[in-house]
Amino acid sequence: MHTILQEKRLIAFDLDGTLIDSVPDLAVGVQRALHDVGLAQPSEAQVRDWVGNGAQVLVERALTWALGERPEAALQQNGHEAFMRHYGAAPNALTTLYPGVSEALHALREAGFALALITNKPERFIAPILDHFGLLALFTLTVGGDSLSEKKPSPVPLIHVAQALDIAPSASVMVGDSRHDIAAGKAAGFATVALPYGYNHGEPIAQSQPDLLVSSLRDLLG
Ligand SMILES: O=C(O)COP(=O)(O)O
Ligand SMILES: [Mg+2]
Repeated sequence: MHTILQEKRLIAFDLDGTLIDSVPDLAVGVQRALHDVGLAQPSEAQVRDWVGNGAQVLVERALTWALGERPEAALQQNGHEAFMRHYGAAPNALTTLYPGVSEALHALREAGFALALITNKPERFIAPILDHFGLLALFTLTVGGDSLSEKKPSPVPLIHVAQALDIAPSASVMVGDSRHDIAAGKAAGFATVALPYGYNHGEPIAQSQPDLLVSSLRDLLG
């Protein structure tokens, strides 16, 4: 095992951009939602830079791009409902696991770590996606962006998970692809591990100064 895991008991993983490359399906959901409300549709590359703060903010960023100004509440609500319907209908059509993810999760679970999933994605999508990839049973606890009063970069979901599993933050690690994961991890008192291949609003994740930057989850196995 990598030395950062010494004395650790809990490893919390981000989902989008860390375990799964979900932007192709998220982009289709956003494009169909904007089509439904009669607006121009963004490219997949644009959607990639908007992912990270949950579904409401994703839809708001897309509507703001298409309108040239922030959407009114009714349009935001219609756009969000359309996105949830379209994305929910096919969350696994184009989504893939990143290399080494399944191998690393199984090995870490086997080694006795408690594994948790802490995503800003709405809760209802978590189980269908993890189940599709055969990973659901590996996680002791999963938390979505709408599960609690606050989402990442707030430390609230991380502290919630550590408390629920009765594991100290100092014995916990947050693994993610975006500045929101690293900020939440630092604020919660977790060690932080970053992956460079995901979605970080077009910025290098090294700027967030994680404790460790690895190129694949396999690197955690040492
Ligand atoms: O849904 C998002 O905006 C990002 O989800 P994540 O927290 O799993 O990266
Ligand atoms: Mg992410």
